[in-house]
Amino acid sequence: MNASPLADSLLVRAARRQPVPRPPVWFMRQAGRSLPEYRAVREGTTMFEACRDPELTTEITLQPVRRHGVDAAIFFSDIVVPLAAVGVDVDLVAGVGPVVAEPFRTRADLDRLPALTAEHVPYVVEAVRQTVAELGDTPLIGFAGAPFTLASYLVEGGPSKSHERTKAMMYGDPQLWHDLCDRLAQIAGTYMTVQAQAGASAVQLFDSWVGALPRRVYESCVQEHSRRALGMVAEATDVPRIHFGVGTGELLHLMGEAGADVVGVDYRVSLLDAVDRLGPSYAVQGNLDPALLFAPWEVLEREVRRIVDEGRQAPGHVFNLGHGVLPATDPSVLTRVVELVHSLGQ
Ligand SMILES: Cc1c2[nH]c(c1CCC(=O)O)Cc1[nH]c(c(CCC(=O)O)c1C)Cc1[nH]c(c(CCC(=O)O)c1C)Cc1[nH]c(c(C)c1CCC(=O)O)C2
Repeated sequence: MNASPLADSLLVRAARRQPVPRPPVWFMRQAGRSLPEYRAVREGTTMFEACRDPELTTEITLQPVRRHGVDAAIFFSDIVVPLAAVGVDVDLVAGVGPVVAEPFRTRADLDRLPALTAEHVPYVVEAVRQTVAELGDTPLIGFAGAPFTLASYLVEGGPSKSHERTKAMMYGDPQLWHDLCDRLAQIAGTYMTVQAQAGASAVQLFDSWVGALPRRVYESCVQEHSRRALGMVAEATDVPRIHFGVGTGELLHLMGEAGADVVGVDYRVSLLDAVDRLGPSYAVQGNLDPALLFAPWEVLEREVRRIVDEGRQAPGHVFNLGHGVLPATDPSVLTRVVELVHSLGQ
């Protein structure tokens, strides 16, 4: 069991529901197209080239920490990096997202999904080590895509709003669905564990699209697989686990039960309602609407203060957006939000 590094950081303390003078703040997608320095270093490099280059990965991960002074870094990678590492033919198309050359539809397709080991991702181990060394006192969050969200990309072949082929497999061939998710759980669990063992202080499991499912189906088709992925991290390390999805108001408690310390809340549900649904055993993360970063400062300031106030009613609160930073966001507004949260100590 690896002890959690930076156990006294605000992030780890808030995640463990220990008292903190103010909430830690970081932003999903804080490293990315909203930053001119990101666009500059990415010029002429594909997303996968950047993800497989430890120097570049380290630089991109550090950029938002330097610029905004956020209380945590998130490792620069993508949820499909471990799928590509085991041999899946997947591309990251700018402005679109992951595109899978041959979508997964039959049992024979499982042969294209071998188990992930640390040897598949040496550049991740190297980049996490370098990043952690350069971050000093700022914790690094490792992450993976959850089985449902990864399965959706594999089965649909790309981004989908309706997830029709994914649901067709889930309802029509449950055994194949469970076998696919079992492999994806191993991949997600290993990917997070590798990052934690290389020095990440926390991990986040992104089940971005699972809000497309009713509670009953989450329970019977998804929860056990996310539980396995999070359980692999818990067995190997004691880093806190964050579990996030979009449109998951109905699923929050089940996502906590799947093995989270912190449940991510999107902007559709108030933190007070989230705490009601979750009870005392979980910290919450969120939940400023990323679109509000385009609103006048007075409006934004009021919302940030409201969220920090609501977070004080939670057993633990990590300030974040309700989903990722939009590419057109003015980065100086993000810096100002960080300064405001930092000024709101008790
Ligand atoms: C669903 C999902 C994906 N990837 C991810 C998720 C879960 C988070 C969420 O719900 O938003 C996770 C992800 N992807 C990326 C990060 C890195 C770090 C960070 O959050 O700052 C993280 C945490 C980098 C990236 N991943 C991607 C980019 C953009 C590609 C580029 O800059 O060339 C980045 C910075 C590509 C990608 N990959 C994916 C999408 C939807 C896209 C965007 C497509 C686009 O609009 O161009 C799949």
